Amino acid sequence: MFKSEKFWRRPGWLFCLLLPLFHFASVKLTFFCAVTPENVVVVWLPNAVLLAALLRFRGQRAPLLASLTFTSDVLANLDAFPWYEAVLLSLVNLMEVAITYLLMRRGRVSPALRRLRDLVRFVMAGPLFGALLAGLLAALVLQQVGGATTAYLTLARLWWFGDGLGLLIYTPLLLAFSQPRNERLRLTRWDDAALALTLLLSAVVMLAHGGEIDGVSVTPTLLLPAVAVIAFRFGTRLTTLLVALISLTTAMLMTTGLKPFGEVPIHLEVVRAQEFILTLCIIGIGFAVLLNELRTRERELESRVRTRTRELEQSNARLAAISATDGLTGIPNRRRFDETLAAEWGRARRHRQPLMLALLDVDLFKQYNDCYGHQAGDDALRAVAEELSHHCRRSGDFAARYGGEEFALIAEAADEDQALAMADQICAALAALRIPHAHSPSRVLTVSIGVAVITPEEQDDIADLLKAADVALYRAKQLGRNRVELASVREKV
Ligand SMILES: Nc1nc2c(ncn2[C@@H]2O[C@H](COP(=O)(O)OP(=O)(O)OP(=O)(O)O)[C@@H](O)[C@H]2O)c(=O)[nH]1
Repeated sequence: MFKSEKFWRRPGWLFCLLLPLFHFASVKLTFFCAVTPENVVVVWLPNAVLLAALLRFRGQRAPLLASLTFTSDVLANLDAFPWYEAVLLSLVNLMEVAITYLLMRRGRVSPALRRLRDLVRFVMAGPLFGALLAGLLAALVLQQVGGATTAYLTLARLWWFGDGLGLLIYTPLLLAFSQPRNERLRLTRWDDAALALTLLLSAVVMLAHGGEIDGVSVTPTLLLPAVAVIAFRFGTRLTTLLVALISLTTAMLMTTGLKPFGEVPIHLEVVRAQEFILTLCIIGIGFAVLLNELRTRERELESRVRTRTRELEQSNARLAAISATDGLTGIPNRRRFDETLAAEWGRARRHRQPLMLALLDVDLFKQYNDCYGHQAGDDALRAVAEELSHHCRRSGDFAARYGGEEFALIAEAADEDQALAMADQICAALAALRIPHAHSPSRVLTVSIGVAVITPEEQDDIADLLKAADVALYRAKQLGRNRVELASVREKV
């Protein structure tokens, strides 16, 4: 039932039915641990039940939840007080929770109580302020209406501490178990051993009734370091549960007439018990919340670092792409051409495959620029680059702007004939673009291409291939332009 998040979104009818029952049981349980003649208790649990419910549901149906717990408070108190006193004391309890809740809302305290800052604000609003106000009023009611004989300040302090501790112990406990878990614990066998040892120690303290065994002191104080270890390793849920159990057990030990805190008058004994429980809370709950916050921050930091690293990698990749691209034509630039040629050279040598390199130069481009303007010259270069890219559809094909009005093409070719055919195709395709060029013999923009093919061997040099293609290109220019010339690398260099 509690696993369903839907159930927990609003306080539904089932919750409204269970709340007063749970609250009633908590009053009875607390009275079971009552220790003073005026029914002042070491730890008052029930106010935390309403406060946790208000926080858990962000104040939804607050008047209904408050009325339900007020009624159960009055009914449960009737055994110990006359009805009018029970009503007044229940009103004091209600006021304490309402003030605490409103102060926490005003202070923007996150109801999850998972950060130390929220815990500190909660302590100031509830255990320190709300419970103090309730203590002062309740002591007045107990004396003036109930006729209590204990000194006013003593009564007020006992009530304050009892209520304050109740809020401090049980509110985080109820909230920790009524909300989705946010801690990821990595437990080892040593943790299990530490937990077993703590439980054993608690049993020994209980069996010894907080006194001594064979002269060895086994007071509840012994449990403090053990709780610190549990808080360190087991997170808020288990720690708040352990703190609550130890507090309850300590209070119950005192009702049996035993003296876990030594032979002292009853009021002093209650104060000692409260001091012990306060220390237990600070060490246990404070430590667990602090560590949970640190772990959460660490996780957030790690995830932020991961996101930043991803962004950095993406922008590095973008930068690398930009630095390898020619700004005018959008095809790879000279730097990328050099890298690709070196890589393809190595691959062709390893696999003993022929490698084709073609160098293209736009014919009479100076005249074109002079005639149509530099802007039109840029457009023509873009058109040449685009057409060239269309001819590089196979996986091994690669076209780049070599510089100025020169382009380069790297491709896998079975032999020189195939390379020549490919270059002829490109040459014809570029002429077919029919970009007007008044100073060209064919009246359209054309290119000359020098082609070189090589199956690289150990002694060959990449520069020889480039030189051969360049020589072939020069020859194409000499022989009238708008044509392809083939260089045989080893013969002609
Ligand atoms: N519009 C434009 N022109 C460029 C660019 N890069 C180089 N050029 C021009 O290209 C022309 C190249 O001229 P030349 O090297 O004399 O060669 P050509 O006129 O093409 O003659 P041949 O190569 O012998 O056919 C120069 O006028 C350069 O200014 C560019 O990015 N944009």
